[in-house]
Amino acid sequence: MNFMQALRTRWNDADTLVCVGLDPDPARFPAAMGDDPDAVFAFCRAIVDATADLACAFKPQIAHFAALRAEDALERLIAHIHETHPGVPVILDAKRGDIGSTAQRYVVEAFERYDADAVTLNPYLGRDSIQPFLDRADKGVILLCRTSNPGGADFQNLGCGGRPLYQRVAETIARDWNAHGNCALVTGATFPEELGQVRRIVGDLPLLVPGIGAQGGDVEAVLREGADAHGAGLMISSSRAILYASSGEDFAAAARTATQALRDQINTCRTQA
Ligand SMILES: O=c1ccn([C@@H]2O[C@H](COP(=O)(O)O)[C@@H](O)[C@H]2O)c(=O)[nH]1
Repeated sequence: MNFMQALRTRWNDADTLVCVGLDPDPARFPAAMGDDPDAVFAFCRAIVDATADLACAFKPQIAHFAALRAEDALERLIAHIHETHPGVPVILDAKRGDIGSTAQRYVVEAFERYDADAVTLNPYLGRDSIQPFLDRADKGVILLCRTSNPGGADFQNLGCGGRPLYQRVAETIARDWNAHGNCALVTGATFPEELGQVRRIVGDLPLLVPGIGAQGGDVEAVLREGADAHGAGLMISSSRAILYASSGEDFAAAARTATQALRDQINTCRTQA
């Protein structure tokens, strides 16, 4: 099953649009894990095992592992997800983008080294920087469009041929880059009006939506503006609000409760839409 098929299966069969973000920060781990030399893996595995049935995808952020010299933990974590929770796709949040020869190596990094099902990419270097990823019809190619951070508007909202640049990005990717049907876009929950603009441009293209939880995005506005014609089409991502729902030894149970609450809130909004 390719990434898009796996994602749609999770949306339909597990009835969830929640993407669980994996951004390990040892300073926020429970004190009891302090002595564990493999704490990054142990913490993330516990979160994964507690939330897998509630997730449409997992999204490990590569910098949170690399900064800790924990790339090996990330490899083992993704292998654990595939083995223990088959069918839940893994999005490697790496935001890569470079000239073609280097892009080829990033393809190997994402899909061979880490065995991810999809990867986030920065489209700013243009089509040739993304082509090696687009050629992998089995994998998801998730491109930054309108990011969730306050400074996202600095360039993304600049006028470009009479429209904001992020709308040009959405239009070009949906129209010209998606020949294999493997593209999706990153559009932040913190700017719901722009999210709605993107949805109107791209039809049913899937959207990865960070910014719920710690960044304060509004779930109801995300569903109103971002849902596709089938009331789905979204990977609504939350990391810190799930991972650090408790700083105690009950962290995994608390993460499950937070994920379930988010899924239920989303599904309530879907039925009201
Ligand atoms: O526009 C973007 C693109 C990516 N992210 C990433 O998502 C998570 C958000 O974490 P929270 O704790 O849920 O705020 C993080 O890994 C970012 O690198 C984003 O926030 N915005």
